[in-house]
Amino acid sequence: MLELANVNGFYGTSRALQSVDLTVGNGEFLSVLGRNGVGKTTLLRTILGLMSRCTGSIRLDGGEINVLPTHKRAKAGVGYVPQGRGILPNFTVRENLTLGTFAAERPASSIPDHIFELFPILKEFLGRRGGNLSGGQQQQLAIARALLSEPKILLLDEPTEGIQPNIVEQIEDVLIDLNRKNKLSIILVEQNIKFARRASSRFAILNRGSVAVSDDIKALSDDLIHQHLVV
Ligand SMILES: Nc1ncnc2c1ncn2[C@@H]1O[C@H](COP(=O)(O)OP(=O)(O)OP(=O)(O)O)[C@@H](O)[C@H]1O
Repeated sequence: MLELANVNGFYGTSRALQSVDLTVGNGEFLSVLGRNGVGKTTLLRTILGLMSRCTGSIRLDGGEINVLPTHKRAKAGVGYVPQGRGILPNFTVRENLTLGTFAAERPASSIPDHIFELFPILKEFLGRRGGNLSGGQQQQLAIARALLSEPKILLLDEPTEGIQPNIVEQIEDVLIDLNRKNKLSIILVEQNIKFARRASSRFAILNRGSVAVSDDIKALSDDLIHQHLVV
């Protein structure tokens, strides 16, 4: 379980995340929604310890991680798929995947087969440079790399943004399966409400760095969407 209590995140002296309380239970799928610039990416960066300063408590399975540097939060079980994917373009697919294993508490000596069962294209392209993959293939690589860190909770920042529709569906299905079959906890930052509704058990809407609404996904009404999400 991931628990945030009274969390504030700062860029220099500017507070971009304000008094956030959020809980993601084991096996839960939380979608974080909100207009541009409300602090969704900042929330994920704060959980990972990538902000210049962060106050409050962030506990993973009861242990305080807000005192840890980012690489130790990864080893504690926080996986991350950043906006823009963060693939190393000159590294091969195999090398990008191997980097993911280094973030695990007990690094695997080879890439396990279940990764290629989820994303068969990566097996085919193991020797290809990351920069030569399509956007959708890079996103699959970014998710696979994060899974190799053996996360207890996976944070994803707009994984379907700018990707061709047939691959979007594949990525959505993999994430839903990882959550429902493998019981992986997920926090998804998403503009795609249809996907958020299909995949999530809960949602949180951010507004100006604070949680405006947090509820069961069934309570995500058209009124709430108009109030907080439609530009
Ligand atoms: N590196 C930074 N330095 C200073 N301020 C920043 C930085 N990155 C983001 N901000 C500010 O923090 C606030 C929250 O930004 P954030 O990127 O978290 O929003 P977001 O909800 O993820 O937006 P989007 O949907 O556009 O990705 C914004 O006011 C933004 O201008």
